Amino acid sequence: MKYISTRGQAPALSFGDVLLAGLASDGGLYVPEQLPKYSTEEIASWASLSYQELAFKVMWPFVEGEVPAEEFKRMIDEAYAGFNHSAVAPMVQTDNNEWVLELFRGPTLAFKDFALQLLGRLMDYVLGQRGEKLVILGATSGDTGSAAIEGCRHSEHLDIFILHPYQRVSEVQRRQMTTVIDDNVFNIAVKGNFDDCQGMVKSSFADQSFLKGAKLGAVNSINWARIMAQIVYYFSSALAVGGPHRKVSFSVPTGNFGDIFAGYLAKQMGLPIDQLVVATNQNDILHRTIATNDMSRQALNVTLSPSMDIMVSSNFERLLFDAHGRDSAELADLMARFNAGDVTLNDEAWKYVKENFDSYKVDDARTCEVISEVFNSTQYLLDPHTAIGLEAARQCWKDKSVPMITLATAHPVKFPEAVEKAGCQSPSLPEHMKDLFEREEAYDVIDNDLAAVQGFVAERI
Ligand SMILES: Cc1ncc(COP(=O)(O)O)c(C=O)c1O
Ligand SMILES: N[C@@H](CCOP(=O)(O)O)C(=O)O
Repeated sequence: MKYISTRGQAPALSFGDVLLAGLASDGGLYVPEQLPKYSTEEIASWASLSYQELAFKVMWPFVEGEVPAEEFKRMIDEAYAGFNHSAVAPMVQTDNNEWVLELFRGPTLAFKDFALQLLGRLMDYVLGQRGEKLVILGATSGDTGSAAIEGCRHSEHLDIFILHPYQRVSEVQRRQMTTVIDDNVFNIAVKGNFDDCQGMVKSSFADQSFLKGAKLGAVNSINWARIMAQIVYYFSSALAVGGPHRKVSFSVPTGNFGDIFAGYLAKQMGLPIDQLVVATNQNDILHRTIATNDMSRQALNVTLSPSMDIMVSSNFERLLFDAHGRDSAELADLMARFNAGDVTLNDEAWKYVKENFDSYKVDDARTCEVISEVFNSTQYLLDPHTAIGLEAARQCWKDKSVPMITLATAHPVKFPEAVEKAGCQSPSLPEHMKDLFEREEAYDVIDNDLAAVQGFVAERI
């Protein structure tokens, strides 16, 4: 499989090169040249597979040629062995035909573990084969950071630097990152917001001279391998509720547009999906774009769902590439216009986006009400991101005979503030995190300044 950049000026790469490259050298994002397509019969034949077997089926065409099949199977088995449910991504029914897909059963209690447990192993393998090292620079609004650290910390081939927005992640999220004291792990609290952190990561890819010859890698969903691993659970959950002989809809708490983009790809690969609902918090640029073709960037709000406090949604570029007929010149021009302040899509592109996605925005007050209502009626405790997803699902659901699956992207224990504001009791930390609040922390607070962050990195590699 070859991968091409959305902006058309970077070379087409193999899986291994894309895995290590992260962002394309022209500032674009890598996408597969062609997607594998499956018939209904073929997808139906996967119904009895374990999550790990299904993961191999779905991901193998993307990886083939780079990693031997047996090695890839081993990585998948190891990646999901640390999840605390044998189904890996179990489902819970919250109402008639309404389901929650629990994606928080991994070691850091958020959906990021699905991709990052695998990504760390894939990178380690490819780097080992090539005898290379990589400096990882990642940005997090709370969950990617700990999942990436957990996935990469044991690698001899990686140093990992994670930027989080100072005082804008929950305490549990911060401690999950900053209590990992390893020689190759560095946490930086940037006095800015997530968009600032993500901007610094992208700028660092554009000009890597500060690394003095070392190579930069990505753990954010700009890295294709992240998206690839997130496609699998769309298939597993659809199969669990009668797909592919029956259509299924999904509602996805959305920020950087990586998770829902994986759902869109599952649909392109043949999974019969009726609706894909983009659920946002007050930082609603994606909802405004889909509903009213307004892509204007507004000031970033601090919300009770901090992981979705994002205004610049990186993966939207991958969708816009398709919406413009995969014309990279047109896409590159569009991205330049966006950066210059033009904030609307042409009619055809907007139509494509609207045909593929529904959307809904939920504010903090309603988020708390949903947590409380669902808990009172089912005794099931949602995290604030999932509550936004469930509310959007209920508001946008067109055909109640089609099962609606909301992606539960994080465990509520990570967000006690929202849970308590909803009048519920925050659950206790799981066994492996019991002493989280007693552990020693290590992180540096740095100004919102690219040169300062790059200087910090350069001194430590
Ligand atoms: C808990 C949680 N929910 C939802 C999201 C949004 O996912 P995405 O950025 O892939 O849209 C994130 C962060 O990415 C998250 O950490
Ligand atoms: N919500 C994320 C932000 C980064 O998104 P990613 O999926 O591109 O890594 C987080 O919690 O860090």
